Amino acid sequence: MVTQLSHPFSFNFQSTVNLRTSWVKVTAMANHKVAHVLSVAGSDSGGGAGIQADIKACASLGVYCSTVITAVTAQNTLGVQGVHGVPEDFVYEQLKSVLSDMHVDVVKTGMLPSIGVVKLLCHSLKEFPVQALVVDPVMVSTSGHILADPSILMAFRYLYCREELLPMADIVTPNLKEASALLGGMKLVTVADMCSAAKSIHDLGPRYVLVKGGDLPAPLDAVDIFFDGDHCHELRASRIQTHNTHGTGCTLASCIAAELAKGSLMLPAVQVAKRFVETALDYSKDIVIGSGPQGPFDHLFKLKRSTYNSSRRRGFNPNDLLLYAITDSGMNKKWARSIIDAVKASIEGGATIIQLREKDAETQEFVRLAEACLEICHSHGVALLINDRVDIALACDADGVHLGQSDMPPRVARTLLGPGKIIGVSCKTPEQALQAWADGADYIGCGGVFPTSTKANNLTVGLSGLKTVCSASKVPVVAIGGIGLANAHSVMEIGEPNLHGVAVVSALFDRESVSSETRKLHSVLMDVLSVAK
Ligand SMILES: Nc1ncnc2c1ncn2[C@@H]1O[C@H](COP(=O)(O)OP(=O)(O)OP(=O)(O)O)[C@@H](O)[C@H]1O
Ligand SMILES: Cc1ncc(CO)c(N)n1
Ligand SMILES: [Mg+2]
Repeated sequence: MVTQLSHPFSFNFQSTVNLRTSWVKVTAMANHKVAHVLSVAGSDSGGGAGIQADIKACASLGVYCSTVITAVTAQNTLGVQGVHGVPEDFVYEQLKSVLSDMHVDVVKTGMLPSIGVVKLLCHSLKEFPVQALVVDPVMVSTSGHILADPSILMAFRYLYCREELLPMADIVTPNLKEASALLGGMKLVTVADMCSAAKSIHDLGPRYVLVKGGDLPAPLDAVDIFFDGDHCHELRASRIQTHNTHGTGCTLASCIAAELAKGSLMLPAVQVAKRFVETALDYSKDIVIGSGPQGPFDHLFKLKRSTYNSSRRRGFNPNDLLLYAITDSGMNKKWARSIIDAVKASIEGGATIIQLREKDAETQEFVRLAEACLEICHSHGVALLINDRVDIALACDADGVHLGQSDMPPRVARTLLGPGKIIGVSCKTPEQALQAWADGADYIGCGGVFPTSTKANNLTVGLSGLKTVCSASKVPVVAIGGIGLANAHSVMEIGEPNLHGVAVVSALFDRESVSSETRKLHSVLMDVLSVAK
């Protein structure tokens, strides 16, 4: 209860403090910090959303998850049959137990069933500040069930959420109905409406806003709008055709929290989270749990990766070409980092697809490297392509290959790899682009656009050559060659809808900090995309 706020901690709590003293010694010796998210949310008896989703999502991303349970719901794939709020003073008891003892990096909130709980949470966060607060303003589930006391819908708008919780939040993640409720019933139908809603919600105080478009009409992509205070970014994922979408919102918010706890910046955290949801939905699109209209999905698909093979791989998404990172062992050696660390850092910075380009590696070493990189890429839902070597791609079950004009013909590679793998081909002319399409390529790389040190004596095509190839190509194009922070916008602004991104080597890997260079380039690309809209 609220009155307990001014009381000293309870007896139980005192004994925890004593226990803690001896633990400090133990942990000081071990000194191994664990990224930690505290989920303050409701329990879903069906196991697909709420606390259960949060634990699975965090665990999947390698982050520890503690829990404060605010309500117990009786729900299944048919809907919500009942909600039983945990007494407020016991919610507070749980908050104190966790926050006073454990080092929590990020708090993620889901179902907050009463104003009293919101107040206690805000009070606890002031007493025990954390690095970031992710607020999923759970009010109405995708299935349309109300998950908050009707009074809290008002409160969210006018009282604590507005005046306290939202201003404390680093990000708030409403779905369409919740965004509408936060704004007093504003109608949200189009992506443009989502953008203006995100801006209005930003005025309520959170640092970032993500309006989720899971409920947009079915033929549309799953588009979310991310507002950073200046720009609206459109985050797109292909819409997976499935009924198993129960708990997508809880999962998304938990993944954002988990990535923030690992030290990520906000936009890359949201992108990793979105990709995780998309990959999990794709993996689980045909599973059957329960008889109702909306089933849960499998968060732990990574544990079963061997069965998540090419036939179940999600289709090639041209948006993945946005920030295409190509490794170079020479450069990474120069900066004293392993290829694996380089790949990790580029994904952390926002790389959307990775190509392993190892011109000098022995085959055995290349297979090992590819397997290790694949593990990292897949744990972030990022595809990994192998340059030139179809045999390596087959050996490690990579997502595909990138072929030059003098490598294995794409048609042969397609026969060997099957329909589920990605094939990219380097092209300089419209004729080569059309041939690549006819041979079964998924995308082409066009360049060198500008001169580059990674390919001496490479004929450059310039922006005009790029334009010509883009307009002739029947498959998506990624530009390559001498592209970096200074010129990426001029490449992306050539006005060709078929151009989906830039492929870079030196701009990321011949730099001291791969993650921060990737982040900077990513933000340039996002800016271009938001202006282009
Ligand atoms: N069929 C789908 N395919 C791909 N992505 C999807 C699909 N459905 C939802 N998403 C994505 O899942 C994330 C969660 O969005 P959604 O709008 O479903 O949240 P929500 O309504 O809060 O979910 P919940 O049912 O957990 O409350 C968003 O990034 C959204 O774009
Ligand atoms: C407990 C709980 N929290 C959140 C949601 C939103 O999906 C749900 N259905 N159940
Ligand atoms: Mg939700």
